[in-house]
Amino acid sequence: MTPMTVEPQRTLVLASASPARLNLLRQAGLAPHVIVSGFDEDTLDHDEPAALALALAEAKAGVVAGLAEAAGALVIGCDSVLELDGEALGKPADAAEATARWKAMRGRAGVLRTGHCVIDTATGRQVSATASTTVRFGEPSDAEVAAYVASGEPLHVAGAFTLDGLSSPFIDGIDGDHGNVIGLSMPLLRSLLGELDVSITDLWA
Ligand SMILES: Nc1nc2c(ncn2[C@H]2C[C@H](O)[C@@H](COP(=O)(O)OP(=O)(O)OP(=O)(O)O)O2)c(=O)[nH]1
Repeated sequence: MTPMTVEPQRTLVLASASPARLNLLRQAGLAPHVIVSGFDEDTLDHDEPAALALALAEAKAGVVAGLAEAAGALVIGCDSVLELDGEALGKPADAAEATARWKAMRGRAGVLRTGHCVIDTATGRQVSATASTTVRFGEPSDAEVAAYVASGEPLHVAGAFTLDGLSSPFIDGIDGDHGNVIGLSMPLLRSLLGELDVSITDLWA
């Protein structure tokens, strides 16, 4: 019996260049259009990492929601930072910083904060929240850190690590939603869509 094809009841736009976020949405049965916001993240600052992630998510979603090509769509913006010692750590600037980050975080725990913002351009309503996941780092040796940094991966990801990539052997465990670490929390997205009176199952493609 061929599976029944369903049409999503609303157009979904992901305001992010992140392949990880797009993959999370697709794996959950959604088929967002991608419109990268291009927002300059250096223009915003907040003392609290969670507040910074939220403000950046709202800024990215806001830029895209204002575009004609997003008219009528539900727009999702996200931003992830690793909180360690009260600091918000995004993507490392270079290999030296990625190495220093790993030597500081190995054997310790940090909190991956991802801000989420959903804007319904049909009504102008906006909802946002930050999800947090504790990440317990293993103790990679200096040689393992050097090899990981040399792979280039840490330079492209917030916190200089991936849960589902090359550094997965160096993550001892997490407390909280794993998708949130990768870049988007699906249970939080479901809750935010619910606040906009949208059921996530209505968005299945
Ligand atoms: N696959 C994977 N990616 C991760 C992980 N942790 C962080 N990332 C990626 C997801 C995002 O692409 C990036 C977080 O940086 P941002 O929140 O600034 O997003 P990005 O600059 O990639 O795109 P955007 O600003 O949303 O257009 O790091 C992980 O554990 N696994």
